[in-house]
Amino acid sequence: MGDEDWEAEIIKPHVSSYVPVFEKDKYSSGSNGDTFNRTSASSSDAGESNKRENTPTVGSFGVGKGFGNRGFSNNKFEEGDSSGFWKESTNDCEDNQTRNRGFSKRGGYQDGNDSEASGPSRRGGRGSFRGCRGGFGLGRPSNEYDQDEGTQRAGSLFGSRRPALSGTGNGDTYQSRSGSGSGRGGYKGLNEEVITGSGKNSWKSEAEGGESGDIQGPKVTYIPPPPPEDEDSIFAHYQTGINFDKYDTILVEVSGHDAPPAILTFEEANLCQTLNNNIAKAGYTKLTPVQKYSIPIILAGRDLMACAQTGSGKTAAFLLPILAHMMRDGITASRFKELQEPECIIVAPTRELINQIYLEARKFSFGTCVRAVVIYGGTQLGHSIRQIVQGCNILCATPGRLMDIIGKEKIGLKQVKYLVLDEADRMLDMGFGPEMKKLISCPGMPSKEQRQTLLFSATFPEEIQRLAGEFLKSNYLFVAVGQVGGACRDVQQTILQVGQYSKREKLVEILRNIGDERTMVFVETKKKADFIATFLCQEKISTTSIHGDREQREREQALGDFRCGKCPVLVATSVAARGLDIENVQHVINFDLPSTIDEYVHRIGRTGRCGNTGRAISFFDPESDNHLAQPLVKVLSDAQQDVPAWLEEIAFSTYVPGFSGSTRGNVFASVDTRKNYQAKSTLNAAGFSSSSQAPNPVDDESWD
Ligand SMILES: Nc1ncnc2c1ncn2[C@@H]1O[C@H](COP(=O)(O)OP(=O)(O)OP(=O)(O)O)[C@@H](O)[C@H]1O
Repeated sequence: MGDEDWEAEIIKPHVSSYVPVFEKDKYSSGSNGDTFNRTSASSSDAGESNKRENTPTVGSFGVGKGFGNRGFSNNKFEEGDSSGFWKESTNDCEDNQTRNRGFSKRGGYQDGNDSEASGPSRRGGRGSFRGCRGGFGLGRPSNEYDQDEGTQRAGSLFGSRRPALSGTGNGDTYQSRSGSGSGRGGYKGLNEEVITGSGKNSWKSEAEGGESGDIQGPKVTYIPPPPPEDEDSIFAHYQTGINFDKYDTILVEVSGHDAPPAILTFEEANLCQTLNNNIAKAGYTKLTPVQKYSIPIILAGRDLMACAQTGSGKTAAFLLPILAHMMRDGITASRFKELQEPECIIVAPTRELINQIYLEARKFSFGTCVRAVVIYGGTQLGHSIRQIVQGCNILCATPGRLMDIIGKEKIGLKQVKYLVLDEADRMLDMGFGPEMKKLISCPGMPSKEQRQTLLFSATFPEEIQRLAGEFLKSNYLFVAVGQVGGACRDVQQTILQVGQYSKREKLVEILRNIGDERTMVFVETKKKADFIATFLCQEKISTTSIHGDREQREREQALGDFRCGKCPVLVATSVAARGLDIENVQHVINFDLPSTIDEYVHRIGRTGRCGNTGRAISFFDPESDNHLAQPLVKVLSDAQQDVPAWLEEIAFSTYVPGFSGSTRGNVFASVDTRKNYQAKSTLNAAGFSSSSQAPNPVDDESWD
């Protein structure tokens, strides 16, 4: 069944009067049976505008006949439908969401009381559709701190696909504020943050165009609650698993010239006492392979591209040496400076991931003078700026928000010594690559010769490795722990052949067997995420969902409910595929397989982390997934998993000579793409050489 069919299914019987568990807590029945009044999920330090958003009486939700909180109101749906909602929805792939989701399909509440929101409702109304921009309210924010992402204002200027849509029926208005940002149209970044497609050319004008352009949309006012300050919470961690020591047996390949030797213990890293204390408090006693190799390389001031399996400690591998250097060299930015000039910028593709990295940075910098700050889309821009002006040495950011802040000249780049791209293959691909290029060519940004650039991921397709040359010094080192792009061996992978029409039944059967164990269920589209989450709730399986059409507040709530076990099932799109480190996720179910094998590897890597074991079950639909058969066979066999005979048959029958195994890049790339040209050594993670030097390399120049 294709997307079309899903849509048909969604429209018909399941759009009932059902309120999913994941929203029950947040909305209480309103004055008429058809509406829900929004209750506040306020943060303690909410500013003026946030208070407005938290006003408990705003908005009517189409829940009576609706679908979750998303405005899948029966009657509205049909009305919206004729306006092209469903046509829009056929492209409703998470990868295409970014900030273009202006008129999201969420059950927008009527925000008539909101004086600031330029009159009409600030949320996508019922029957509204996603992706529209333009036609926003034009009221200017009272001050720049209140402004939000430029993405919300530039809509109709830049690549707007549709004019503003006024929803029909019920007097609802459909001008959306779409929390996490709409507007800055054109080029859609994958998963999360934005790529502007503006016709403007310079980095600055684009950012400004987004921020301060004449056409303004409603503001995002969400201020995330501050993280807990007590030491126990800061250092809370989960235990390493029974397979943690097995990491030592994984082969590690280091390529490039003059790589410093690996270290075997934290002591060998010679970190300062405060860092060592923090490492101990975090429960780290032993280095993981990627840490053994990356820490000395970064301490030696070298650029690095590091590839290691999911859940194997890449975050600490870059944070610890950067912090060590910052402690050694001293820092310049302080809260007393007017212009904050961070020494380190870390970017990651999703909001939840960058927040997680920030929390790690805060943990390891605890008790030091280094201050980490996080900024990401879907939150009030003024809040981001206020965080920065209080002092910012390590800036953790999603690309869109980062470019907005740079465009507004709220940070200076001159002091940047470390630039880290986590999930680097994702950050350099078509979605974020252009934004990253803009970042490195921003005025003031030190050239690659003057900064240290660090790229980390569990997957590195060859073509992305080649693109990375632009970011890295030519003598960068490449560390590959195990097979590049390989799946974590601690995840037991099962592939089941399940046709579209049987998937739901199978899912329920599996979840009933699993019981209360934490499970992430991945689907391909945002719409389907809502649909499956609602369906599971109807089946009395406590479920929440995360995807790019949910407001940031909702996304964080969903993740929180999943983390604490309140909702043991999280239905997610690929927005949650990378990097998220959630304790006790024992199962990943690919209800839909992703379109690329790399995405598969990241998704299943949400379980089986840090030496713990996990299980991944994937529904393979021969109608739509045959292109993945070959790379799946490869990934399964590399990870020493059983390969079903039927899958091998499909792989064989779809065999294309010279096929590289992936729709985007070579899944079989096992090494540094430069490898034929340079010295390399292969060692196991304990640091012992298992092969000798390769022939002399050709000139470094040829790598670029
Ligand atoms: N040396 C260590 N000892 C104990 N725990 C560790 C160590 N290094 C990392 N961890 C923990 O392992 C978990 C996974 O680490 P991290 O999130 O950095 O993995 P990752 O390699 O970045 O994964 P992904 O590819 O999914 O992003 C985290 O909870 C982290 O605190």
